[in-house]
Amino acid sequence: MQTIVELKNVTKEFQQKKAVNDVSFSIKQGEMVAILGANGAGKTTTMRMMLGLMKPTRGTVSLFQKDSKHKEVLERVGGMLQEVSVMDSLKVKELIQLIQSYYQHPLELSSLLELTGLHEEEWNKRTEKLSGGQKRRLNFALALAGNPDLLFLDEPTVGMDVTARENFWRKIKELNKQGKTILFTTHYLQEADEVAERIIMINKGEVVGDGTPEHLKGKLTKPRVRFQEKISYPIDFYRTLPFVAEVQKEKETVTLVATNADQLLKEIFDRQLNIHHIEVKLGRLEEVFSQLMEDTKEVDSNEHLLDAK
Ligand SMILES: Nc1ncnc2c1ncn2[C@@H]1O[C@H](COP(=O)(O)OP(=O)(O)OP(=O)(O)O)[C@@H](O)[C@H]1O
Repeated sequence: MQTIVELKNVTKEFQQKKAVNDVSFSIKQGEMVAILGANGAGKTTTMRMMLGLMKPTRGTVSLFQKDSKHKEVLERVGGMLQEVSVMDSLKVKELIQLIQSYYQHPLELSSLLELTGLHEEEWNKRTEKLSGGQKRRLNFALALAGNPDLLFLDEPTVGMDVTARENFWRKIKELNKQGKTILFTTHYLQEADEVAERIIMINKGEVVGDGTPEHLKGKLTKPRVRFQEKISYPIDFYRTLPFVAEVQKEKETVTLVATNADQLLKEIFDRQLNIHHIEVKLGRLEEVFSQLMEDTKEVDSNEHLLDAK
């Protein structure tokens, strides 16, 4: 598959502050990628640079092997940013038609209605009269108006209720299935885990993890072996088993946090423990995230030590 987004050693400095620090990654056509990070991690700045709205201090960004502002690129890209600002004094329909007119192959109005959940009665409203939620839907419609191949969404579900969020992701997944490449920022771990096929984790302007949710969990967390006891064994017995890092026991359900799940299972079978319903699970994404944040904190404090000398 073709690489359509490429960042090479991108840094953005604001006065003394490095908002983005030497970030490199590439994204292939058809990928669904989450950029995950806490508040202030540098997600929006990275996205604005990708969209050509901000110039990197150093490094390069290319979309479809060209500059983000190239006419052919603009035809193929749609963006929905965090701040909801739409042109006043126009009706919703007029504004959408205006944006559609900039593109050679715009998406039909009926498809836009369907995809964004904008209701027909909202078409004739003036944009300044829309509610926050309606403005967001309009912004989504504007991002899709040109029928883009590549869609950037900056924290798209902030402020949405559970149902709106589910509907939104259902539509985005549909678009992704059609072959569109989707890149979104979020600070919701669960959202990244459930929706994205790949997660790029950012902390303090740096990429600290990149891979599928399973890969990140598999590489950076300890697996859990869970089972039901047929007869009760003391908790200390489990603690003495090799490859066990931690034991949790609640009634007959036992969870062993393993340093090596395969070896631990072998051990359990060799000893013929009287248990059933054995499951092996990966650790949780929260663990990966906090571990990666901890790692970066350590680097930080070392830097402070160096500074103090
Ligand atoms: N125009 C600017 N001038 C100065 N500092 C800025 C500017 N834009 C962003 N920053 C700083 O750069 C850092 C990264 O900001 P950015 O908005 O990219 O983070 P974010 O991960 O998108 O956060 P959030 O989830 O809160 O939107 C922050 O410390 C922010 O204060």
